[in-house]
Amino acid sequence: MIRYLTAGESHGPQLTGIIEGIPAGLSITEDEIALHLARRQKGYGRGGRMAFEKDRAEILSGVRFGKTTGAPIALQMPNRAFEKDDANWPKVMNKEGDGEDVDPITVPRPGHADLTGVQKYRYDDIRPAIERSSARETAMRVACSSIARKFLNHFGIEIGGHVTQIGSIGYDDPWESVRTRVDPMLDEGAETVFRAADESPVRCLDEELTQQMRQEIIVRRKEGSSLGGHWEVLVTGLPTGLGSFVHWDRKLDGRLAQAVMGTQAMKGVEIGQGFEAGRRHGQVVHDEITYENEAFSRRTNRMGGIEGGISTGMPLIVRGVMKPIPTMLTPISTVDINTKEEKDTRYERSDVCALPRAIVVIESVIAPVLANAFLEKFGGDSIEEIEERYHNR
Ligand SMILES: Cc1cc2nc3c(=O)[nH]c(=O)nc-3n(C[C@H](O)[C@H](O)[C@H](O)COP(=O)(O)O)c2cc1C
Ligand SMILES: C=C(O[C@@H]1CC(C(=O)O)=C[C@@H](OP(=O)(O)O)[C@H]1O)C(=O)O
Repeated sequence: MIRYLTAGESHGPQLTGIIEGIPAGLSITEDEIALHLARRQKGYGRGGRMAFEKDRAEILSGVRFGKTTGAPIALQMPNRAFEKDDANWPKVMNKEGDGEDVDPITVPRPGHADLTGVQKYRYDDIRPAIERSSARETAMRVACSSIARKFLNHFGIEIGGHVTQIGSIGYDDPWESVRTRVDPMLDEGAETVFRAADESPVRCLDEELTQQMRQEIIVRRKEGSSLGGHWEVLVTGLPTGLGSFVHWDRKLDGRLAQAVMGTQAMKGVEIGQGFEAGRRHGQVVHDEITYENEAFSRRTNRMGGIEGGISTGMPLIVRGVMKPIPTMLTPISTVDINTKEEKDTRYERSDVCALPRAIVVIESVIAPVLANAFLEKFGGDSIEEIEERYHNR
């Protein structure tokens, strides 16, 4: 079973990760991991920090001569902010001392983890809540997951995602016409571009944001506000039979939802037609079954590739919603945790809209879930052993 842990604060010296359970014999390089890290740093609406961080994870263990050994893989990645910024982070994040000479943050931002963090951990300074809840941590999640993703790629499974809505600006997208079949086209290494069966492009990342979406980000930035939106992630090449209906925690859809909802700022997730299915009636929701070329298939893919908690072999469609970024230049009302006085929120450097780069995080966090479901079905300790089982299935 693949599991991973991350450690590190947003403005501490580094992020650390350990991913365990990757079979032996998978080829992986730091450059391959760096491709996804670089994608996570792009994105229209990003804040100042992404311009100077140059995320690259160093592999410290578990890989020899470019191949995994089956041992835990340890990764580390420095935070450039630690050294670079004028905020004197080594002093603010010091492991020792009593913090007397560091001003506490006492004004919580609604929507962030500031107040809940203080209430839960009895902090008298919001700083530690900011540090660990920050989506900076997703850099290490992406690094660890890139290895699980490489494992999936080895078996022809591709993951790609795109923005479908920024704020109120969305695509007019009657998706059932375009998601029955999607073909991954590998473009420059790790970047997967999908094309739907009707040849319409499945837009990938910020290059593909419409002019109206960009305009919406410009307008909200000028207002000192922020934005979230809707996204869609597609996975092709999944075999049938991943996940199970026999117990709640084995259902593939439930496991995917946990991974998505465990990601900062995500407020909802759906598989396939999702919420829309509740507004329609059964005759126009369920996917008719066909049998062609000695294989079962579906005429449509409104269930998004999962029935009974098990993959159907159709493209997996996971969709979700990211809330607007909590930190905003124009203040809203809050309360000082010490004085209990009403205050305006404080501002610190922030993304205005992080959805294009959050999609890379979603693509990543679902990879270990799918890799685990794959290993449960075709498991083995080495790529060679799994290949034998997979090809004899
Ligand atoms: C890629 C990414 C970037 C983010 N950037 C910011 C940011 O710059 N400023 C901010 O206030 N929140 C940002 N967030 C959202 C906060 O991390 C998140 O709202 C906070 O941790 C509270 O957790 P919750 O939204 O899951 O309740 C970002 C989230 C993601 C996924
Ligand atoms: C650092 C990252 O994103 C950060 C996520 C984040 C938050 O509150 O979640 C707040 C900002 O941190 P800072 O104030 O240091 O710029 C973002 O830049 C990253 O994605 O690597």
